[in-house]
Amino acid sequence: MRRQLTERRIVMASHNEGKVRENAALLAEHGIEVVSARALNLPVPEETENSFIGNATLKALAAARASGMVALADDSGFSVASLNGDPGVRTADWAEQPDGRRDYAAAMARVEALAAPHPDRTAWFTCALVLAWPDGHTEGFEGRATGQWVWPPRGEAGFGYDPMFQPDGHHKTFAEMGGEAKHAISHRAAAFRLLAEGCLKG
Ligand SMILES: O=P(O)(O)OP(=O)(O)OP(=O)(O)OC[C@H]1O[C@@H](n2cnc3c(O)ncnc32)[C@H](O)[C@@H]1O
Ligand SMILES: [Mg+2]
Repeated sequence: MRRQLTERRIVMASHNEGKVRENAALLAEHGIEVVSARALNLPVPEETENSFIGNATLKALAAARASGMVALADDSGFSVASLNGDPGVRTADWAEQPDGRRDYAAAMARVEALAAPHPDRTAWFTCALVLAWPDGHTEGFEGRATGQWVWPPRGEAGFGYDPMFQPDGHHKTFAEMGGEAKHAISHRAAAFRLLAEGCLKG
């Protein structure tokens, strides 16, 4: 039995504005409001696990313990089949510059340079969502969106690696589709659907 989420206000344990925006929209459909980790000045935990669920669990527990509220964390990433799933759990690290800022144009170019020699263009996004309660209980869910990596990057909407990902059955990249359309088929929406089935039934 999954623990049910009865709170109507939870912490979003993420410092990525794109992820906070997308998860807040999904939660709003269920009447749940979010407070961001940034608004509460919560620290950014080090992501030491090598799975999406592991890192999402660590981030959700840190936020729940620090805030005393239920927290939702999102650990996600972009994977390329010909690179054995890289960058995967290290997707954010590939964008990190020596000065600590993130450069997604450079990160996407690095993926393209490594993957270009391989004919297989299969790629996917993964999203792990973990709810954590202040008493240490957690519930985790994982979703995927599969497609192809494309080059050059296309589109302005979304965030991160969206301009180089074209989901199966579509001619637009996530960054060309924009919020609503990405929402209908994204890895985050897939994970959220499982979360809603598991923990938002009550
Ligand atoms: O850990 P938090 O604070 O939540 O924020 P983060 O940006 O560091 O998030 P992750 O550690 O989960 O790293 C996820 C990486 O994958 C990218 N990413 C995740 N979901 C994405 C999506 O829907 N579209 C494009 N890129 C995405 C994102 O930009 C990051 O570079
Ligand atoms: Mg992170």
